[in-house]
Amino acid sequence: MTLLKVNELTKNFGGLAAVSNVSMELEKGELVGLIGPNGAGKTTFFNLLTGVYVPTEGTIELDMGNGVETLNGKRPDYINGLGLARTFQNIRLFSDQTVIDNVKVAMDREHGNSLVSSLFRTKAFYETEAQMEQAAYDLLEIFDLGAFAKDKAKNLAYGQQRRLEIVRALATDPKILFLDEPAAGMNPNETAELTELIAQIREQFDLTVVLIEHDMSLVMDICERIYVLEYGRLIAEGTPEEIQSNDAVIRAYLGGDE
Ligand SMILES: Nc1ncnc2c1ncn2[C@@H]1O[C@H](COP(=O)(O)OP(=O)(O)OP(=O)(O)O)[C@@H](O)[C@H]1O
Repeated sequence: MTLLKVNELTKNFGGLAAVSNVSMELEKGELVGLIGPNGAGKTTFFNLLTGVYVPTEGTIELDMGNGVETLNGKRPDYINGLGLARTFQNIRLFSDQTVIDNVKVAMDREHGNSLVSSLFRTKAFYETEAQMEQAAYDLLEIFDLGAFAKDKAKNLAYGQQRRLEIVRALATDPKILFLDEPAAGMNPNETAELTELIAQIREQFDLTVVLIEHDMSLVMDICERIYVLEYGRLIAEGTPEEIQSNDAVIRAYLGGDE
């Protein structure tokens, strides 16, 4: 089942085409990688899909089984309410709040969209504060953060903060999760653990995942399909094996600054 259909998407910033004519189809349950040299347009593409930017041209169509909805021009919180969640390249936590409060705030935002949620989704609502607290704690435990629930977010180690970002995205109960460089700044051990965790949560939460990542071992390890951008254009799409032997991709990386 195709959840998301992106048709010839373009985003211009003045004279610069940050994303140019890019199409993508996302099947339910897939784990897809989005790679490309610095400045290729990967984050801009995420920003278009999640409502941060309005496309200059092209369409984004979502079908969660209730018919097709066009996401162009919709607000980020509305799109989040439809089941699309993301993390950011730069960590965006409430650093002076506790770890568990960071998660509960994300759940609350979901409550703010309860009308949308009840119309489009089957969601377990948290009737009481205690239930919400327990659900937040359970999520933290999956990411080995339960023991730090009452600590301030800023006191977590860097790799833990990145994991907390993913917990916050999951707290909004997404169907599609967009991860923007989840392993950035992690050491090889942390990256290996995260790789396993991403595969695990995909199964556990029945997710479809798209990830931007510069760590090629992570991408090649877990992604079933990979899209490659260069200068805003899609230069290749295929399995990890196909991408590794694709001439245009090899040229882009050898000629680039990676
Ligand atoms: N808001 C903006 N205004 C103007 N130009 C922008 C804006 N956002 C991105 N760009 C430009 O668009 C191009 C694509 O940037 P983008 O951040 O999407 O690339 P990226 O592939 O995510 O790069 P990286 O791997 O370095 O994060 C770059 O040339 C960037 O400078």
